[in-house]
Amino acid sequence: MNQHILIVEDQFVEANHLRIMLQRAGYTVCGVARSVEQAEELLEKEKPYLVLLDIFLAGNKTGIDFAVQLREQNVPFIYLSANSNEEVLNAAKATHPNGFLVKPFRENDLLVALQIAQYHHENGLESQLRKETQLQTQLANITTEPAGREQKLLMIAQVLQPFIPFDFVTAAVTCAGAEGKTDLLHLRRVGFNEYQTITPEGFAIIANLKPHELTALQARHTAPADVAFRNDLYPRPMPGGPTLRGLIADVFSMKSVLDLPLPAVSKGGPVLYFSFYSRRPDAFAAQHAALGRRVRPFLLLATQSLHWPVVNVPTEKPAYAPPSTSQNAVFEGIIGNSPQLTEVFDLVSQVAPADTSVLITGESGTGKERVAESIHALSARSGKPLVKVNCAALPTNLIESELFGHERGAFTGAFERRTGRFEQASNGTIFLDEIGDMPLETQVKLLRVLQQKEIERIGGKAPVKVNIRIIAATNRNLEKEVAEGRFRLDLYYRLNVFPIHLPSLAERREDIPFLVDHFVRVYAGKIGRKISGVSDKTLKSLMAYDWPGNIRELENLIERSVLLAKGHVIEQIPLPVNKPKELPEKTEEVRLKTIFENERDYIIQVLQKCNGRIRGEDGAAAILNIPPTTLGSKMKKLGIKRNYTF
Ligand SMILES: Nc1ncnc2c1ncn2[C@@H]1O[C@H](COP(=O)(O)OP(=O)(O)OP(=O)(O)O)[C@@H](O)[C@H]1O
Repeated sequence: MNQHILIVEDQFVEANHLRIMLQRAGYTVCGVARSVEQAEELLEKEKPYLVLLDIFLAGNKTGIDFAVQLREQNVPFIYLSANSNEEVLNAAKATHPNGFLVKPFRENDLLVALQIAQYHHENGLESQLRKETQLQTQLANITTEPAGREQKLLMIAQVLQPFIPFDFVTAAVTCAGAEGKTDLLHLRRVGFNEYQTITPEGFAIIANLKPHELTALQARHTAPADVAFRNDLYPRPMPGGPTLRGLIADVFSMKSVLDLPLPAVSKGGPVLYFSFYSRRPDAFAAQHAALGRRVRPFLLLATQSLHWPVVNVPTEKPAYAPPSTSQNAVFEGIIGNSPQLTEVFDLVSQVAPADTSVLITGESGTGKERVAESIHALSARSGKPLVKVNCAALPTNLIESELFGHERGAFTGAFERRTGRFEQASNGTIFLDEIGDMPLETQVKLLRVLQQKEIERIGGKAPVKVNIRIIAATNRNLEKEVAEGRFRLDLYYRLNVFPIHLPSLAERREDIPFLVDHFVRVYAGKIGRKISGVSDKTLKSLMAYDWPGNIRELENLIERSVLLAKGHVIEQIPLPVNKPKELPEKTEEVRLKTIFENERDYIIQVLQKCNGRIRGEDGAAAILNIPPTTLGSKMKKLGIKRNYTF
């Protein structure tokens, strides 16, 4: 295996020390770069297997700038850094490093970080390649589907979703032959695998545009020149009026965008492109752009049979069979459509068909078991058993016989031969809940199952081959357990091939109203009562509560309240005393700001920055790039007073 490592570190002593440690452990150091420029040269020349990357370097560019290139080229890297401020750390995190070592670190920390990075990179790469091949096939298959334009776009969106995390997509075609005219269609993600199609006319109604404003907006719109992403979208007034992009950001609260233009089929012919938007500010990174570039030929194939009015080809009559809803059905009982939860759905649908081990983390009651069930249900093993084991509930002296089984007479009291849970799960999935509570001795045996795919019954003469997929879950911090010697490092990184973290309920409060509705319906239905929901006041208090027990706690409270309810509406749910959180004034999901409010807020913000100055070089009008008189009339229209106190 190529073990060439590139060190990017501007401190000579530290770089030298690193080189010695690496060589001692059998690695080859293929170069030491002090700046990003040197690192770029060495990357090109030496093709390192892995890069150890300091953040602050000689020269203008930082390690974070270089990381973007590494990600694009799929070269794993580990940051080496002294304690940095939060902003730097967040920027570093957004490049998805394969490890992070805080200086000073011990030799052993370095070697372990290298092993983990290597292991994950190889496994990640392999499964990524497998998934990408699958994506390419799915895109190519869409070409021959007997479906209309909208339906094909929907299919394309569905197959791309696990790879490009978007909440809104615009598909457009511009045609030079039609005087630069653009035709477009938007899809808005409203749930897992659920999309709302928005026509330009529909968009105009939502954005409160008059027909001539919509025409002007589309005429101004140009196709992006290249694949690119931006993570800082915010509505800003433009001199020539709002842009399509600005309006989408404004009306639908989108914070980042990835543009993916497809190559023109013929010179001067129509250009089709996609703009993917996300509600998250840091949704897109170099690897999404790189993936976009790689799948462009397949996307082109998939979109070739789309007919757009602008290219003067009559639209096909849709003869469309809806796509399979099996994924939707699997996620049916998992309520919520917050970005955090839809991201979990995406991860589940990505990993389910592969046979990789999955580690689900999250606080108690966040739905880890539900997610494990979904993975199994969406996998090729769905017809086979899903065996659940709660490792915390098994007595230490029985855990091995429970998991691996025993032969008759293996120990006192073993009157019968017993088939262990692993064998029961043969050809299916085993769900090891609370894996963090597994005793160290059992962990060794589990490692053997993972490595050799075989178990040994207690008292057995020979190992037994098993074909199982392992899904593990824990509410513990496994990294901490490893550091404190309670969890084996080798087992940790074998299990942590595909981690899925479930957000706590407090992190996704916007899902609370949907969950409340769902549980009221379920429990009222069970006892045959007609209860329509909870009062506004009660819902407000539920949204402000901290939910230490997450969804399980919410479910139990609703069940009890349904039983105790006097009328058709639950007026009161007694919440355990914990300090209620200040509810944000309004969450994005509950109410979207209007363009009017956004423009007003933005102007006030700029005025505050300029201490109320309108004219002059540092005045608000210059920053907003509009004449002071226009700003004056805008302020009047938006009700912003000149003597606004800043
Ligand atoms: N998104 C959801 N929508 C509806 N019900 C949910 C959702 N997530 C979890 N639940 C319900 O909440 C309860 C707790 O879920 P689950 O047992 O999967 O949590 P867990 O994280 O495995 O908990 P623990 O760590 O305590 O084992 C279950 O009744 C489950 O059906």
